[in-house]
Order: sequence, then structure tokens, then C-alpha cells
Amino acid sequence: MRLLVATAVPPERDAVARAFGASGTPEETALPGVVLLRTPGADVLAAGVGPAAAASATSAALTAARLAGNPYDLVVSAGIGGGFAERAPLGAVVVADRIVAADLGAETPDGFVPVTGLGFGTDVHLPPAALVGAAREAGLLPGAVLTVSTVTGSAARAAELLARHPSAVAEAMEGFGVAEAAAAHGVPVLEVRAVSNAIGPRDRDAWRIPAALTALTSAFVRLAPAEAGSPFALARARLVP
Ligand SMILES: O=C(O)c1cccc(C(=O)CC[C@H]2O[C@@H](n3cnc4c(=O)[nH]cnc43)[C@H](O)[C@@H]2O)c1
Repeated sequence: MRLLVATAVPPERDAVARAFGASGTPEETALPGVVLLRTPGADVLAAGVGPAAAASATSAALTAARLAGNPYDLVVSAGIGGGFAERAPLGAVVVADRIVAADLGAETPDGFVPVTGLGFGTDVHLPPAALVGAAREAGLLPGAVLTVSTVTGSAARAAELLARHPSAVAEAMEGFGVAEAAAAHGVPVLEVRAVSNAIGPRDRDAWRIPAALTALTSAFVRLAPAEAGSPFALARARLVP
């Protein structure tokens, strides 16, 4: 199973790498357009914050692997995220059954129109149901995960997003970019987010980042061991003939 995990910042990257047995300072490999941390179970990258950086670095990694004759089987967008209150509490880990570009579109006098309503592209990617099911069995909470370029900072904006996406459990800033890159390469995608903060009025002091990073490591320990019966291995058996 060749697994690529795309995070935003180095603490998230290292939290994922720990689950794959990386300790100390794992070796970094610089490729054109991306730096990879190679661990025994996955290649992990820190792309920077936002969907553009995520898409760029993920695409660079996918291209390099394909050209080397060793393509990835699965790409996972991972990190911390905001959780919608009463759905995804602090410390919960969610898995996206829909990866949604929640603010890609146009504002009109009648409200937000998604990019698809303008006649362009797509605004949602669907991770394979088998993989979402395997993650649910491993204790992750499934639901739509919204990709936003601006962190939600008010109750009104949180309510607006929930009205448009009733199944949303969380928001973050990279998933859709990672998913666009994966789709362009024909590779399945998943998004995993550990909830560090509640979505709503901004209160940075209330973010629980260390606890979320610990929960992220623990979720990957459950998802990704090398044994044949692990969720990722089972998913690979279902996804890759
Ligand atoms: O300061 C630190 O130690 C630290 C460690 C790990 C991560 C961070 C970040 O600031 C990560 C930014 C990253 O987090 C996602 N995120 C988290 N909460 C939200 C949210 O409520 N709305 C949108 N995105 C959120 C996002 O994907 C950022 O890239 C700091």
C-alpha cells in the first residue's frame, strides 16, 4: 500500500509520522515542488496552509511518484480542524464522506452560488465509501468536511455554512485542494481531521491543539498498521484490484 498523507504544517506532519513509526528527526526528501518525510508506512508532507498550497504540493508528490514508477494508492488530507458544535466535539476525529469547497463560488444579492452553479468544475469530491466505512469502524466520525479559505469566526457564518451543508461535521483549509490533485491523478482520497476548536466566534485561546494532535496520531495508529486486517489495508484490497 503506497500512502501519501498531506498536512498543512510541520506539527501536523510529525503527529501523523509518529503513527507510522517515525521517531526523532525522520529524513526529509526534497523533490521538485515538495518535501516528503518518508516513514516506514507512508510519505507525509507539510504543504502550508490553504487549498492552493495543498494542491500544489500534493500534485508534485503524485507526479514524482508516478514518474518514478511507484505511484501512490491513496492520498489522505489530514490535520486539525474546527468542529461544528454538538456534532464533532474537541478531540473527536472526523472522516470526510464529502470533501466540499464551501466558499468557492460567487456571492450574489440572493446568496452564495457554488462554482458549479456558475457552470464551472466541481465543488465536492467523494472519498470511497469502503474507506469511509473502514474509518468509521476504527472510531472516526463520518460527515461532510468543508474546505474554507477563511476560518469561520462568527456564529452567523457557522449557521450559514450548516444551512448550506446540513451533514457537515467540520471545516479545515486544505481538503479540497488535496482532493483536486488526487482526482487529477486518478487516485482515491480521504480526509481525516482531529477537532482542535469549535466553529463559531473566534477564540484562539480556546483551541486545544496538542490534544488534537495526540488524537490525530492515535487515529492513524488505528487506521494504518501494516497488518492485512487494518482499515487501510482492507480498503486497498477493495479499491485496488
Ligand atoms: O500553533 C501550533 O502549534 C499549531 C500546530 C498545529 C497546527 C496549527 C495550525 O494553526 C494549523 C492550521 C490548520 O488548521 C486547520 N484548522 C484548524 N481549525 C480550523 C477552523 O476552525 N477552520 C478552518 N481551518 C482550521 C486548517 O486546515 C489550517 O491549515 C498550529
